[in-house]
Amino acid sequence: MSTNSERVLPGTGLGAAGARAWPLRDSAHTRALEGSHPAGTGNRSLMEFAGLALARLALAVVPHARTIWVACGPGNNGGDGLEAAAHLQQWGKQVVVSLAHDPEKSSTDAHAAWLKARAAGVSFNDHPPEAFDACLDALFGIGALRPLQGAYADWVACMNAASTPTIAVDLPSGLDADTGAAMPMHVTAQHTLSLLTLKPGLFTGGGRDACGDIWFNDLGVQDSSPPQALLAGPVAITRRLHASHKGTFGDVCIVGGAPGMTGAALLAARSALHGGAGRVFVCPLGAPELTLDPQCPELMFRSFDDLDWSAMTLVAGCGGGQAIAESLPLILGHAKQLVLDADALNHIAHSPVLQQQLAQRPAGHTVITPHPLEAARLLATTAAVVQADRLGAAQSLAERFQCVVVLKGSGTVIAAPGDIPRINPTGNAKLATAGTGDVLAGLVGAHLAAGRPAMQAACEAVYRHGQAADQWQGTVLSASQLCHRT
Ligand SMILES: NC(=O)C1=CN([C@@H]2O[C@H](COP(=O)(O)OP(=O)(O)OC[C@H]3O[C@@H](n4cnc5c(N)ncnc54)[C@H](O)[C@@H]3O)[C@@H](O)[C@H]2O)[C@@H](O)CC1
Ligand SMILES: Nc1ncnc2c1ncn2[C@@H]1O[C@H](COP(=O)(O)OP(=O)(O)O)[C@@H](O)[C@H]1O
Ligand SMILES: [K+]
Repeated sequence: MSTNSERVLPGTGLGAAGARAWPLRDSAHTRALEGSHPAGTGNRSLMEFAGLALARLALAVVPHARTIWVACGPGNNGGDGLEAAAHLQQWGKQVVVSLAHDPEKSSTDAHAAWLKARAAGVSFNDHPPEAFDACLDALFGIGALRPLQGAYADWVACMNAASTPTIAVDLPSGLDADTGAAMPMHVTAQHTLSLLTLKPGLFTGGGRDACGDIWFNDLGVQDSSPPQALLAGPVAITRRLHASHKGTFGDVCIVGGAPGMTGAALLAARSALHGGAGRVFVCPLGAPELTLDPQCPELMFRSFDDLDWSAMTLVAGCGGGQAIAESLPLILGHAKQLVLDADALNHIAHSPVLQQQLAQRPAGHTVITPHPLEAARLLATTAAVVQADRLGAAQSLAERFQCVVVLKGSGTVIAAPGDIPRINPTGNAKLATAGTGDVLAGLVGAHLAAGRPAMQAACEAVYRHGQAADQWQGTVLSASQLCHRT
């Protein structure tokens, strides 16, 4: 087996992000994989490998911990914790295990792990130790079924209140492995070791906050089957050929900026320019008198009716207000390549005719960039429902509207009809400020204009946008500065 666990993503969201396109597999697939490798590799069970990997990670990340509390649940997640407990005790740690179930009723592997922990001299206690230097959360993994109550809830509260680090076994207890939805009572860990497979829920929704640093150990099981999702990998640097000109990198036209919202259109336009577009035009719907952006004089201002945008990449909706509504039938019908954001999406959500037009656009030329509430309006549901299954919501939108979907938020999901959805690993809450979505829309436009296929354009733009936030110096980020850093 690969004895070393690999760090996939730092919990802070700052610094280097996932260096490759990791395959992500849901709990149904993980269970099937477990079933096909019941004995692990060699003579050891998967649980034995898992326990060893956990104990080694604990030693690596909390080397000076003396007392380690291992909170074990009734299933195999608890069994992994017991295996780890036995190793850590044998390596000289003082290990205290808490159980709230009858170990005689455990699975064969978990029962064997309990016997090993007892033989190793681990202490058992119904309550957490008074003081501990680290904790293993081995309560629930992919089998968590219902909200945590009683002793389990008390133990989670104790872990979360402690100033010492928690290492979550497989996933933080109370987090949904497939969706990243967190139960009201869930563990907030400093490290999470995902076992056998990397689960998508670790990377989106509540996952990033619950997991801390994300580590992976495949327990020696190779899996080449198609994943349910992929972590988006870094953007390859593309060399600009000497023999190129501004036409090579495409024209972007921003249509938006209703009265009082002109800034949104300017942010998208500046972002498209700094994102590499050859030429950028702005059609400010609410400010026809605007002819210059003094801070970005490269931008060209036109009236939407006078501009021949048929061969351009259109970015529509940024600050569009009501004004964008009347242009949408034309835009949906004739734009060669199109990014739809904000109010363009809100109008489409209210119009079955526009929805049909969107779904009938030629394949591979359209990207929509909803935040969860805009996605909810398009799906005629609530933002809470979208957030409860971000991968599912993004895929539904992609299938329904036959376009690439960028569902924004922590762990942005990028989906396309018939394709494996991607989860973006870059970005952090510094982006939670007005205008950063406009910057993203402009950047997607620049990548489309450069000739990238829509899915690639969306993935690259989202990655770069988040990476700029991860590399941001200082605590406060502003959208106008972000335009220059992507
Ligand atoms: N068996 C194996 O070969 C392997 C197992 N692994 C571990 O096993 C885990 C999955 O094991 P299980 O399928 O046993 O699932 P879990 O250990 O996550 O939990 C399932 C058990 O908890 C109970 N339960 C669920 N929610 C509860 C709640 N709110 N309150 C009280 N009890 C509750 C269920 O009735 C069931 O008994 C993985 O997450 C992973 O940690 C992995 O290490 C890979 C290998
Ligand atoms: N907590 C967060 N973590 C990661 N990314 C975030 C977070 N909050 C916002 N973002 C990103 O910032 C951008 C905000 O877009 P949006 O909500 O449309 O804002 P606006 O309309 O004000 O520009 C999106 O790219 C989103 O993914
Ligand atoms: K756990």
